[in-house]
Amino acid sequence: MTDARLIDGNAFSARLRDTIATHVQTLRDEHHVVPGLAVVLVGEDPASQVYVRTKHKRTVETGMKSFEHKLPADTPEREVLTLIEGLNDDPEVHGILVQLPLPGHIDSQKVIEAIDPAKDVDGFHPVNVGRLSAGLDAMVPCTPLGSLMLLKDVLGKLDGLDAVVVGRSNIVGKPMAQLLIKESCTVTVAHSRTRDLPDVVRRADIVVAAVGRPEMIRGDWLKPGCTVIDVGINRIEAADGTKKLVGDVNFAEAVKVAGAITPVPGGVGPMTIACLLRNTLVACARQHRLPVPPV
Ligand SMILES: NC(=O)C1=CN([C@@H]2O[C@H](COP(=O)(O)OP(=O)(O)OC[C@H]3O[C@@H](n4cnc5c(N)ncnc54)[C@H](OP(=O)(O)O)[C@@H]3O)[C@@H](O)[C@H]2O)C=CC1
Ligand SMILES: Nc1nc(=O)c2c([nH]1)NC[C@@H]1CN(c3ccc(C(=O)N[C@@H](CCC(=O)O)C(=O)O)cc3)C=[N+]21
Ligand SMILES: [Mg+2]
Repeated sequence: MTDARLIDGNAFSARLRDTIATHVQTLRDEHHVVPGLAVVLVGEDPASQVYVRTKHKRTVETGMKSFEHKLPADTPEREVLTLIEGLNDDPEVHGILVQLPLPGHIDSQKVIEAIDPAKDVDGFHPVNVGRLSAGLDAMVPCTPLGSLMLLKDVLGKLDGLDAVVVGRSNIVGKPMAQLLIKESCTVTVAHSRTRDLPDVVRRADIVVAAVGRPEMIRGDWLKPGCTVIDVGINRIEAADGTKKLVGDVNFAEAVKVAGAITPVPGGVGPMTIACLLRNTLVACARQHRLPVPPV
């Protein structure tokens, strides 16, 4: 059998960012409005710093304003909440992202709930979570949204397909399941207590892996020809001692069985950032009561 088709998240996200940049230009030229994204980073987690740097670069490239707030790891919770209140009231800021995880002394849920739902470009606020699950217009979490865009690009209509989401986090697994239900897939959500996970995954036409365990999903767990979206980002040490990035799927095995698969890196990761910019553009248009661009 021929190897799986590679789903190129770098190329897809580059085209999406181009489209977004065009709409940003129009907002600026015709309405004198520039979308602004504020990113709050508490502490110095090296992985988070990489993401925040990439987000800043992409935001500026797209023609938006980027506001970075880097706070020391021991910043009191109340100071983070005060910062968010200021960003909620700032007319130049249309989107707010608080990088997770937060240091242990800060209650993440409290921080998420302090964000104005209209500016919640991560889609983590309970108002947006509820709206998504009720099938209403909502800010949709970036990683599931980007994953869905890739799936639709590869498969076209998804209705009737069997989808298995491995992972039930609020950030990826649960909102991914909501989006797939909306697309009329038959959705199974698996997690650490699932019995016979390989058998569950074998039923799937669509596998979304969001586990955080390097290369856990093996080639012989996959139905031949299925589509695999690997959300996992795991930094591991290779046999020769160098560090490398791998997903939650054993790519070398899976590529022999699947019909299409996202690589890591270059799959879902860049889509997450492009969708963050997309959500910021949409939030900006809504806040200014302008037509929402079709992205
Ligand atoms: N590409 C991107 O843009 C992004 C990538 N990620 C990556 O995606 C992965 C998942 O992230 P996130 O959802 O935040 O992770 P969490 O740790 O919050 O959730 C992991 C989920 O996987 C489940 N799980 C853990 N071990 C197993 C197992 N052995 N078998 C079956 N299920 C298991 C857990 O089950 P239980 O609930 O029972 O504990 C949990 O539901 C990580 O690698 C992360 O780095 C995350 C966000 C964005
Ligand atoms: N409030 C919040 N929102 C998030 O969306 C959020 C977060 N917190 N905390 C951390 C996770 C993780 N995440 C990634 C974003 C981009 C890449 C990405 O661009 N990855 C590149 C490679 C990056 C590299 O080389 O390290 C790729 O896969 O090709 C990865 C992971 C967003 N997250
Ligand atoms: Mg915490």
